Amino acid sequence: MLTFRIRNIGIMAHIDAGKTTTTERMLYYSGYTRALGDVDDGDTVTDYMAQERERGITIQSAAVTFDWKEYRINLIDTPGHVDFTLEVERALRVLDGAVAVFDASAGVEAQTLTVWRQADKHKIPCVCFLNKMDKPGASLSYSLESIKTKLKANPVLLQIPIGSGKGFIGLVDLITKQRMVWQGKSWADDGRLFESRVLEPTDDPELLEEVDQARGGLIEQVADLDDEFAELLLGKYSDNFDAVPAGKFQEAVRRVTLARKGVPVLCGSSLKNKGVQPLLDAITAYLPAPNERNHDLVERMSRLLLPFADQHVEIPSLSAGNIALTVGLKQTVTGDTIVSSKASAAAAARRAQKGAEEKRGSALSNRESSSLVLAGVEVPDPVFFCSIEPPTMSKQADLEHALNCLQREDPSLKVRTDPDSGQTILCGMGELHIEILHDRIKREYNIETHLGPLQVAYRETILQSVTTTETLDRTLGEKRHIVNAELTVSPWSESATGTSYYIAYEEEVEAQISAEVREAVDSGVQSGYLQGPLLGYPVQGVSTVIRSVHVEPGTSLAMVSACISRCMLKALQQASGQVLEPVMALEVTVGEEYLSSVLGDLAQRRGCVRDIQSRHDNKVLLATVPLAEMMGYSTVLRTLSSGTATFSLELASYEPMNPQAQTSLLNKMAGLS
Ligand SMILES: Nc1nc2c(ncn2[C@@H]2O[C@H](COP(=O)(O)OP(=O)(O)OP(=O)(O)O)[C@@H](O)[C@H]2O)c(=O)[nH]1
Repeated sequence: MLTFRIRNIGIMAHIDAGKTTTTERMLYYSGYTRALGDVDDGDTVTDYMAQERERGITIQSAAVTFDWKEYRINLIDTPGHVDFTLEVERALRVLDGAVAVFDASAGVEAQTLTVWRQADKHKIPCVCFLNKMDKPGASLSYSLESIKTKLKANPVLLQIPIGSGKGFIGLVDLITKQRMVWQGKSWADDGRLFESRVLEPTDDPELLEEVDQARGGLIEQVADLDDEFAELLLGKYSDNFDAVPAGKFQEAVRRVTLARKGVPVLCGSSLKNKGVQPLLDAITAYLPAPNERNHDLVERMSRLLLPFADQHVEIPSLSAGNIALTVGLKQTVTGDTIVSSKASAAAAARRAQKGAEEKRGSALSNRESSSLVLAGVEVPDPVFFCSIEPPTMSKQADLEHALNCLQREDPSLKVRTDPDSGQTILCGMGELHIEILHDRIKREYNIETHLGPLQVAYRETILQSVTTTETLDRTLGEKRHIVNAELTVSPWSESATGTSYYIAYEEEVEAQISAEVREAVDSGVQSGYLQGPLLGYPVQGVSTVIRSVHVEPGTSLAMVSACISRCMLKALQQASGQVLEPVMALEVTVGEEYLSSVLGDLAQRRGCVRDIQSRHDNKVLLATVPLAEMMGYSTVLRTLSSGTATFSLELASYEPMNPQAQTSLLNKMAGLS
């Protein structure tokens, strides 16, 4: 397969926008599947993990490969649930382009914003698909507006729908003026065959007028964004813009898309089998081939497999720009980049560095240049944790093995041992994340585990400056270790630096101590930050100034660290501790009739309503709520709204708890209430 005929494409969306349904239709029309999968029946190809089938959601990014016309499309389905943003990030970094699927009756929803930002970060050209055009509330203009205002993107509308709501039957392509109509007369009609012909003067005059206007607008918009197209119009076609050849028009839209000056917008209804084939055409026409993006690393592996959801086909070789799987890697974890040799990696880094320096006009630092080749995956901090226990101690080793394997696959899962109880602790992104891990340990590793209660990952900070001293004088065997230290801890505004804490030395101390002692002091301060004085949660928003350090000859560096961390603990204990709690941004979409009960419930959860917007018949409630109050929210919301409301939750910030809530938390933790 020639590289320029390959498309490595991600498909991303808000939960329930219809990503899986759209992917299934693509597979069907390309001839890879012989029956239409249905998410509601739990038999789709991409949602292959058992839990996904049961819960009707997408967790792991499944890759599927299929051919469309003369193109090979490698498609990665990314999950929409907010607990799994790491999966999305992992998928996005190997992609050359993406399709964002929207529910045309809802426009841009919260989770799409997060994924869109990630795509932006990786500079991935996108195409938007306004799905669910068959819904009565579907609105093209509303969706376009929300792409502009919420995503801050420039929508380039390439089609207009024929009919609306239940009467939606097809599309007119504004570039070619092709009129495509899917009859969809019966349930058995799979949409494979549809009528496609150029618009004629005898067609509905209203439609003709609408197409003329929209096409004129599109020509002007593209000319504004692409100089080459503007020159073409002003030269050869200045008398009649409308006569510009479709091929030239398409090339211009492609340049605009690749330069990310605009996003092509298409519409359809995957469920009703309308508009998916033109979407596939748009993927091949407007999104980049691998050689047009910057991933030109060559791979050689012992066993290569072509993914087709949960089935894999072994292949002998792979050319650059394709996506495949390899098995048996022992050291590699998610987020690593594998290259054929160190030399090629170095050459790629040099090329990337040179390019970046030319662009910037100055040299890059070592740190900047080492991060150039492939952007790493950003792992968000886990907000929930709980203990996990095997059924019997004899299974502990098996459980550790299972957790090791799961962690390599999913860096957003963190596992640690509680220093006091010796228990194994799972830290994850959300209730559902932890529940699914629990399930996978049972199904894939055959271990029935017991989970402790789910707990919120709090943080701690201080409200006052305190200076303390500490002396460590200990004899171990023949050796006497003596350290004296003085330091000051103070509240620190982290927003200025982007780091959560700060260490400084007084000038005299800096001049006096050796590099090794300094390292030992730093590590003592850092270990002091790991466990706050109130509840033992990590400390943030604190600066430490080292005022003096005296180390007697013969004292080991470990003793220096120990003395400093004891001094830190003492200082933090005296500095008026404050618990910080994770506060989430919540978006609830709910029918007006249920709004008051949802609001009433939120008030009891210490929620703070920021805005209530109208979206067709629904209200969209934007609020911030402490994570601790959100346990089991999905069940409660379902009950309050008779199953009609949807919500999304994203970490907004860590905020100080009010004194009353903090006291009751401290009492609860101490077992007093
Ligand atoms: N009316 C209408 N419903 C649709 C359309 N496409 C999908 N749906 C329905 O919307 C729901 C969600 O579809 P999915 O394809 O599972 O959505 P998804 O975005 O993959 O969801 P996650 O996997 O959970 O992220 C299902 O009940 C579909 O039947 C459409 O074009 N029109």
